[in-house]
Amino acid sequence: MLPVGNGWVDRFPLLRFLPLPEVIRLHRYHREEMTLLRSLLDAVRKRIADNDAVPPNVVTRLWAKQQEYNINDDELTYLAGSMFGAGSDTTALALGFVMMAAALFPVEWARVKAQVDEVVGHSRLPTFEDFGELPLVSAFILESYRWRPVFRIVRRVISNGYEGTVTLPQFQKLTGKCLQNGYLIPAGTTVIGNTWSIMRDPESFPNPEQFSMDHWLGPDGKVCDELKVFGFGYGRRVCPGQHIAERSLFINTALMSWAFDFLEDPSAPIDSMGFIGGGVVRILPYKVIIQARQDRDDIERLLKTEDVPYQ
Ligand code: HEM
Repeated sequence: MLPVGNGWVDRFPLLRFLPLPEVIRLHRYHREEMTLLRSLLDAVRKRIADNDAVPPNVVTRLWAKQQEYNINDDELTYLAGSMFGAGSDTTALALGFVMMAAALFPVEWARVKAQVDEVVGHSRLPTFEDFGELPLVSAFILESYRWRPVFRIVRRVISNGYEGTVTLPQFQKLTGKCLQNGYLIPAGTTVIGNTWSIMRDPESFPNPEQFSMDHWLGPDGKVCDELKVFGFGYGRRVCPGQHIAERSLFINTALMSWAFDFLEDPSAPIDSMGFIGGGVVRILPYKVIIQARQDRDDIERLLKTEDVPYQ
């Protein structure tokens, strides 16, 4: 554990509970990020001081609640910044897989386009209001998450609540803890939640290697909410940005299906397994041909004139 008085730890009191090497790693990793975040926060402060209209957002809310939450300026900066850090790569990556799937599974993409054309038509853009009427957009996104999950979950067990050697029933009696499927996971163990495998469980997703929106659709054609999406994690550290991500994915996919076709270039076949792992997967560059489905001038005119949040 760290001695009290370390400058960095003073600014982030919670770091006292982490082992020293971990703190040093975090410190190095986040030093540049923090400098950038602080300058961004200063820019927002300046705009507020200059009486610029700053719409309510996560930073203004955190400022309003800073005393109540008992967080210092650096913690506030980090909290606000982590939303951007955790939210941008992941959402961009998920959209990257949606586009890839659109090119590789044109029959499924055609179903999405047909529904968007029927519900939205060509004289306006899709909006959030269309959500309930466009289950195929949601199903396509969910199937893309399932087909190529963007995250794997890694956990390290810090303590199992008992230091000695005990049998499983003794442990349960001593700690009253309910163990995962009867497994006692020793302290220090790294556990990897295999989202890839969970999303290919044939009991939940028959024919799991096939990309099919029907994995998510009930008999009434609506998205079936019995099935869980594990792409956002589980347990106490589950993604707090899930609802923003879902909305963002929805509106972007609806717009893309309204506006574009994505075609695989026969001279540059897509390698759909072309990614490398980490916590968040990195997708390798791939090529798609994007063809406009609407008149370009109409798209520009609608984007300029419609009262939509994506201008
Ligand atoms: C498609 C988009 C996204 C995916 C697939 C995704 C996935 C995940 C996953 C799997 C975790 C859990 C990691 C773990 O258990 O260790 C996570 C954590 C997190 N996500 Fe997301 N996320 C997405 C978008 C977003 C957005 C838009 C935001 C913020 C606006 C966000 C903020 C966060 C934060 C702050 C954490 C850390 C939570 C914690 O450690 O307690 N994410 N995300």
